[in-house]
Amino acid sequence: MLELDSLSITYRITGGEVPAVRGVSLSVAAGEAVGLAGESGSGKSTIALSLLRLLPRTARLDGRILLDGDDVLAMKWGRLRAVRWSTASIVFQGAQHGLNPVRRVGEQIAEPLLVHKLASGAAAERRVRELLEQVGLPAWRARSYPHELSGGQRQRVMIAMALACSPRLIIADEPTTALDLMVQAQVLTLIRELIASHGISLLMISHDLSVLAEVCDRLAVMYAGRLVETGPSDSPFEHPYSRALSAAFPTVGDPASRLAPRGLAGDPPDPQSLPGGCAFHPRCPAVQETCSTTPIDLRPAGPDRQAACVLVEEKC
Ligand SMILES: Nc1ncnc2c1ncn2[C@@H]1O[C@H](COP(=O)(O)OP(=O)(O)OP(=O)(O)O)[C@@H](O)[C@H]1O
Repeated sequence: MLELDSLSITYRITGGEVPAVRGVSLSVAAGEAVGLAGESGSGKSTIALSLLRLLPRTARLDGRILLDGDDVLAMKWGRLRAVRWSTASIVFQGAQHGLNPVRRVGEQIAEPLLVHKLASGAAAERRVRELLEQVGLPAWRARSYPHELSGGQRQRVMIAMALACSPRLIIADEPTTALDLMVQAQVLTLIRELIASHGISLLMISHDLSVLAEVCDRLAVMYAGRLVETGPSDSPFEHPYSRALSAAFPTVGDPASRLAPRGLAGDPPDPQSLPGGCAFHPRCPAVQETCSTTPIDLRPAGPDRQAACVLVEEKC
């Protein structure tokens, strides 16, 4: 459904460049849910925005993005407009900011239907009511303004909007970050049920691996613009960064889970002055002599798992 092939994205800024994404290859099969994790600044949102060409003009992209076999970077404007919402749609970070405060939510959910000429008038109203019910809101909420809804309800509206044109892929960028833990768990359950019942593919982005593991079949972990690990969500991580990241969050909905006694020390590197070798080596609890000099690519690290770490090489 989605294939990223050696995708690199660099932002031009005054007096320099920011290499935000460096050679990422990743795929999402039809009906599959893939989670993309990493700390703030690792390049996750840059990837999300690139998938439907929503990046600013200062971004330079290399590599390929194939959406259902179509090369997104080569698409003409008309084709791109047709693909947005109908083949793939995005649920953005922070529901509060995604909705127009002066329009009723029903009108906003109907907008993609009208733009894509899929329904209008009474048929569009019927579809809006159906979508609201699918995301667990009563149909009369179509007449509400965003400020009359809670954060969780607004995020449900965003999900209804993303579903409106029956897309085959949903890209969800931190869909639950602004919500409290209980509402977060409800919205995650809703996403999981909707994608399973509609056979939709999902690329879900979060800094919180426990959130992704709730919903996704496969997880990919980014550090400083590169993928450091990919693998099934039900088998343990091999890369020291993925392990540290997963230990940094308690499990959603499991009050018995505890944070690791030692979090991940240090800060992610500035993309403009990345450390040599493996970019994670200055923070790595298992750092080896060669890590500061030898760059390392993804390599087999178990059944259907790849990790970019010398320790994995020693294990294999
Ligand atoms: N428009 C831009 N111009 C210049 N640099 C940018 C721009 N947008 C993002 N960046 C830089 O690109 C890098 C990746 O940012 P990005 O927002 O993709 O990371 P992220 O993993 O999504 O972080 P977060 O979880 O905080 O949203 C960061 O160093 C960021 O400062």
